[in-house]
Order: sequence, then structure tokens, then C-alpha cells
Amino acid sequence: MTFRLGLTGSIGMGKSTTAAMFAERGCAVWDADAAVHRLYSKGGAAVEPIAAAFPDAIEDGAVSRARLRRIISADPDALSRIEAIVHPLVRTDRAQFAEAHPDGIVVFDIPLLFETGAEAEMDATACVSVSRETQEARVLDRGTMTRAEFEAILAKQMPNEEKLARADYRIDTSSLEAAARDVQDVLRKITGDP
Ligand SMILES: CC(C)(COP(=O)(O)OP(=O)(O)OC[C@H]1O[C@@H](n2cnc3c(N)ncnc32)[C@H](O)[C@@H]1O)[C@@H](O)C(=O)NCCC(=O)NCCS
Ligand SMILES: Nc1ncnc2c1ncn2[C@@H]1O[C@H](COP(=O)(O)OP(=O)(O)OP(=O)(O)O)[C@@H](O)[C@H]1O
Repeated sequence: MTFRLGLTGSIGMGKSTTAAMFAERGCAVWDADAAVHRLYSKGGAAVEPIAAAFPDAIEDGAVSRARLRRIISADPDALSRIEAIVHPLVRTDRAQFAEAHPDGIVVFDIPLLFETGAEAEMDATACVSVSRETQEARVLDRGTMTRAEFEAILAKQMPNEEKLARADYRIDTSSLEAAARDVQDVLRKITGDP
């Protein structure tokens, strides 16, 4: 038997950290952002189509995320055009992973789970959540994005309250202990263990 759990949450809310907790507890985990990294790397399936649409985005035969961020900041339509190229490739990658993992609880870490309709492929969904202040501090502390870039990504995402309302489970990521407790709770509910 397989159970597909879609894991989502807004930027910097703790998806990757929470996904690692599911992996530690024996779940197979597929990560949409990691799939995009593979697609953007040298020889990856997104390099050619991105190069055709945005020649400036290519550096050393790979898609440069720093360059893409700059392109997106300068051109309001760019992200939608990138998505139109990348999302079908990501879907294929996800389908291949699902086929290769026909048993157990499989977690799909997908930032745009509800926005892209990937939710329909899941047996249940979980959303990570923390306060807006903590979210912003965590993202800016990483030092990879400016506040403007953070705001632009945030504006593209479904508001967190809406995601939480749609999700079957909520995972509090205000601390590692709180998240671990919620992860355990979700697994108990899925397996039906007391
Ligand atoms: C915008 C890009 C260049 C930023 O790259 P960078 O390495 O700085 O950040 P990273 O990829 O880790 O993304 C950080 C977070 O931004 C959010 N995010 C990324 N892409 C999108 C998007 N298209 N819409 C809304 N939020 C997004 C997610 O929460 C993600 O976890 C990159 O995310 C990208 O190319 N996105 C387009 C592809 C896409 O839609 N990816 C989302 C997963 S399918
Ligand atoms: N439960 C938690 N307790 C304390 N800190 C956390 C927790 N979860 C995540 N963090 C911290 O918050 C930051 C963002 O976490 P993470 O990378 O897991 O988020 P994400 O949702 O995957 O981010 P993105 O959407 O940008 O890919 C990291 O610095 C991480 O250490």
C-alpha cells in the first residue's frame, strides 16, 4: 500500500526541515525544489528551453538561479514564463519517483502544491506554518535573497492562511520540537496507530 502525502508551506516556513523529519522516520521524500535544481544543472532538461527563452540566464552550461532572480525582478512576466517551461518537467520527475516508490508513506515536498493542482495526486496534504515575522527573518538570514526578491516570491504564492485552510494537517515549525511532535502526529493519523 502506498500513501501520498503532499507537504507544502510558504517560502522559508520550514518545508525542507520538516521533510527531513519525515525521511528520518522512514518515508521516501521527493523534493520539488531539488528536482528543479537537477533540471537546471548542466545537461538538465530545462537548460535548453530556458536558454531559448532567456539566453542571459545561462552560465557555464547551466541555468543560473542568481541570474534568473535578477531577470524575474526586472520583468514581471518572467516567472510565469519560467514556470510554463519548468512545471511540466517537474511533473514528469514526480511521476517517475511515484512509480519507483509504490509502497509506504511517500512525502512530496511541493512549494506550489495547491497552486499547480499537484494536490489532486495526493491522499492527504500537510502545511507547515510559522509567524510572518519568523518566516521573513529566516529567509533574510539565509542571505540569498533581498527583501524585494522575498516579497516578489511571497506575492506569487497563495496566502499561508489559505493553504492552512486547505490542508488536512498543520505542522507548527516555530521550533524543531514542535515540528517533530506534529510530524509524529501526522504519521500516527495516517497509519492509524494509537
Ligand atoms: C525563482 C528562483 C530562481 C529562485 O531560486 P532560489 O535558488 O533563490 O530559491 P529556491 O529555488 O530555493 O526557492 C525558494 C522558495 O521560493 C519559492 N518559489 C520558487 N519558485 C516559485 C514560484 N514559481 N512561485 C512561487 N514561489 C516560488 C518556494 O517557496 C521555494 O521553496 C527559482 O525558485 C525558480 O527558478 N523558480 C521557478 C521554478 C518553480 O516554479 N519552482 C517551484 C517548485 S516547482
Ligand atoms: N521547526 C523549526 N524550528 C526551528 N527552525 C526551523 C524549523 N524549520 C525550519 N527552520 C529554519 O528555518 C529556515 C527555513 O527552513 P527550510 O529551509 O526548511 O524552509 P523551506 O520552507 O524549505 O524554505 P524554501 O521555501 O525557501 O525552500 C532554516 O534556516 C531552518 O533552519
